[in-house]
Amino acid sequence: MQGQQLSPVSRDRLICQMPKCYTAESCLQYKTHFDAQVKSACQQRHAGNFGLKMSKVVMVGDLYVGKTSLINRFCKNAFDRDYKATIGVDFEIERFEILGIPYNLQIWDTAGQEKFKCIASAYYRGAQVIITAFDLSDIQTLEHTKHWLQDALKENEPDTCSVFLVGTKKDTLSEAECERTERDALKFAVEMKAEYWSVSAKTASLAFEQSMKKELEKNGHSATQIGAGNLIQLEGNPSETKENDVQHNMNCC
Ligand SMILES: Nc1nc2c(ncn2[C@@H]2O[C@H](COP(=O)(O)OP(=O)(O)OP(=O)(O)O)[C@@H](O)[C@H]2O)c(=O)[nH]1
Ligand SMILES: [Mg+2]
Repeated sequence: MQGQQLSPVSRDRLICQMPKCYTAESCLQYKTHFDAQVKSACQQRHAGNFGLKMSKVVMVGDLYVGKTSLINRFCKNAFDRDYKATIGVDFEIERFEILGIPYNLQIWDTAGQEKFKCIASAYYRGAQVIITAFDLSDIQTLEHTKHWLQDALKENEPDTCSVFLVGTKKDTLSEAECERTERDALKFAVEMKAEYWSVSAKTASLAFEQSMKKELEKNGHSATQIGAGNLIQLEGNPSETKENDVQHNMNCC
């Protein structure tokens, strides 16, 4: 349908290979390529018309750890140093293209404040990806991630969610401090069966982006089996907010 034509996805939302993981110690998969069957299924569907596919990502974690900031960096390439608590939930949709197949990622940003937990938890259901975020400079927030994960998993069928553990605000720590916390976090990640990433929304959001791409791929992978494609697209506005980092390099780590 002509009227439904969308702008092409931006280059960084085109995925043809499995993105790398942050560390081999806590990685959900080690493949570097999509398997041949998946590729061929996607190629065959290239020409065909099929419904829009979408996967759901839910971001959970304590208040103030930087969930909204990561999403804003990822979706809008923007960072705001002022704290505006999320009230209940919020969401963004990002368009991708994985192996030539369009794919939307629905990213749910939930409130960390206790008083909003009831509202937010109503949105956990149907998540293909759960991202549990903690502040690398506040060890308590790491300890709380297990509870957040439990709550989110409770609302979903067993073994249907890919889990990520993401340490935030990496820019606020020295390298030595960061390494120390990462060692603890990796233990948590293994117990949680999560893939681990350390990132900063302020200075380098790219690790997060890589992590999201990875989820996409995972989703794309299962989606191809049921007849989907996947990709996220940033509507390409490298926008600024209070703080507009020039750092567009993606190697935050
Ligand atoms: N230095 C630094 N500050 C950050 C980073 N990420 C977030 N912040 C700051 O941390 C504060 C909280 O960030 P939010 O993203 O609003 O936190 P949240 O987890 O969404 O909080 P709730 O919505 O209440 O659950 C804000 O003042 C952000 O500017 C980061 O990577 N580095
Ligand atoms: Mg928030």
